[in-house]
Amino acid sequence: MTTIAPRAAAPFRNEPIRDFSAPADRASLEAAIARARERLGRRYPLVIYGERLHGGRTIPSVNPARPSEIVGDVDEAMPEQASRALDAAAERFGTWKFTPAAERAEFLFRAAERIRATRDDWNALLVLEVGKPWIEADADTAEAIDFLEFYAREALRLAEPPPLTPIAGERNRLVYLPLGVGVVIPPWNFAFAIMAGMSAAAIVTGNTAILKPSPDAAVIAAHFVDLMHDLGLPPGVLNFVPGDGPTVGEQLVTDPRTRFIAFTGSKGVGLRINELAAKTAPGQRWIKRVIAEMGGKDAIVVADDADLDAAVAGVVVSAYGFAGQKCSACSRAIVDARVYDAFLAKLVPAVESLRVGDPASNPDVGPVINQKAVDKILGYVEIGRGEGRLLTGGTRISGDGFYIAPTAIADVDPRARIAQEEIFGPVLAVIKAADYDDALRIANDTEFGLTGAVFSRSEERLRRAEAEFFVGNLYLNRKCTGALVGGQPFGGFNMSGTDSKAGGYDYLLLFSQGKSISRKIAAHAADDLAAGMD
Ligand SMILES: NC(=O)c1ccc[n+]([C@@H]2O[C@H](COP(=O)([O-])OP(=O)(O)OC[C@H]3O[C@@H](n4cnc5c(N)ncnc54)[C@H](O)[C@@H]3O)[C@@H](O)[C@H]2O)c1
Ligand SMILES: N[C@@H](CCC=O)C(=O)O
Repeated sequence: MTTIAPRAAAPFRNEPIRDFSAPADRASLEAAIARARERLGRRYPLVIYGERLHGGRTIPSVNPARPSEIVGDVDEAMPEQASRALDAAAERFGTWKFTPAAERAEFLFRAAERIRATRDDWNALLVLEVGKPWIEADADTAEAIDFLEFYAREALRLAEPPPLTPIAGERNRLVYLPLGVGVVIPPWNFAFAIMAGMSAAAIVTGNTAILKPSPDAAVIAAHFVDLMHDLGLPPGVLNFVPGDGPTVGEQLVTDPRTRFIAFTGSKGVGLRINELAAKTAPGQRWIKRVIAEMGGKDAIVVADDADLDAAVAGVVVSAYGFAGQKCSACSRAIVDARVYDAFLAKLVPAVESLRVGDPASNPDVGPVINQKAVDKILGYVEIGRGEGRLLTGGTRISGDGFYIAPTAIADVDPRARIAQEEIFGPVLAVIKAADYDDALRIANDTEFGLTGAVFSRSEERLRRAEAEFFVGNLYLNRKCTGALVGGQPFGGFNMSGTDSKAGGYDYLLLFSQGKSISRKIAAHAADDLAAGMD
């Protein structure tokens, strides 16, 4: 195993996000996109115990802006390979669990450094593989760096036993141990940050992991796994096992060697994984732990005393940023009846001014991820036409890519399907509320509880939102997307998941188990201890 000298870490700071107004920043990303295009179509094998292996077939990952462009062909694991990956991870766990936390953290620090130095290349990959406009791509890369830097420091903190209540005649310590072999199942939408963040949290705490990427974002995951191995990560610590969810994913989830599952994705899949993981397989020696971050039906409440320009700007960026494909996206604007018409009058031109196009040329809104998403979103638009008044959008934009016009539907009943079900596309339901009480009631009337925002000039109303708006991430007088690691730990209530607070100070505990160690001490040592000489 590579020996790595640990470092003393400076306090955590968020990585700044670029705005690409500087010509030099624009030129360097354009050059990186051109470089990435030259490497399209490569094959990406599985990685098991550091060994690159071909699977049973390959799954193409395509550019959603130009579906004929294959970003990469990713090998799919065969069942025996997924099983071999579990063996590999279990074998490596035997030594990795004893590797000092400082050494494990060092891999994350070094990965962050390398990503920072090659940031344009990662951004370019996000533009091409998942269709992110530039600022969204850069925010995704910045968040990946933040997760690595933050969890590295958190692992160092967790390695220091916390203070305990003194007990006479005994010396007590609480130490945190890893759990074992984890399966990491990320979504495609934060293709870099969430994939790297969950993987990093799993391994820095001393677990070994199997990363099963989303088929829509597997190339960027393959590059991350390669980077970790280039840095000398021991074989078997992070294994790369791509494949479909219902086959490879379920095999990994149900296997008795799996100790925990770190999942981020839709409500339906999260519940399925939770159910499968709860069933004890023959030979299984533990209760599997499930960390599940799921969907949202996030609302922005616009009170009658709101700054309407700020509210419209907040709603538009939250609803249509990355084509609404964020779990945090605003999919309901709940507007007080007294300002409803004025709000709509400002909303419609703002939505219609959004430039939709190929992310390679940096529009405001890019494509949705695939044909299945197009069909699902347009299906909801059809339902919405019957449930409200189409204000703008509602169509597929002709052309090669998976483009849908930013869509707003007004006069939607709070219980309508488009006001209750996650659409995960550029579709906003606008709901009229009788007053502020009614608006908060409507906002909470969903099975989800992820993000929410309130625009109001009233201190009392903002305080009421703090107390009554039941979401994991609440924002006041700002957009409801873009949580920052460290400052805004992220995760939701109810059907939005287990509120695991990614990027927060409790997160690594989810990947660990506490062990209390008590030693009886001799009388003279106890006296020294009481005198503070331990
Ligand atoms: N709460 C959060 O922090 C958060 C963050 C990002 C995305 N999301 C949610 O993720 C969803 C979008 O991502 P998606 O389309 O990739 O979600 P998804 O649920 O379709 O897939 C997520 C992952 O699960 C895998 N999978 C699918 N079926 C599986 C099965 N039966 N067993 C095991 N694994 C399986 C997929 O291959 C993928 O890797 C949205 O619902 C969004 O709200 C939530
Ligand atoms: N953490 C991101 C959302 C992740 C889900 O897609 C945000 O805060 O906007």
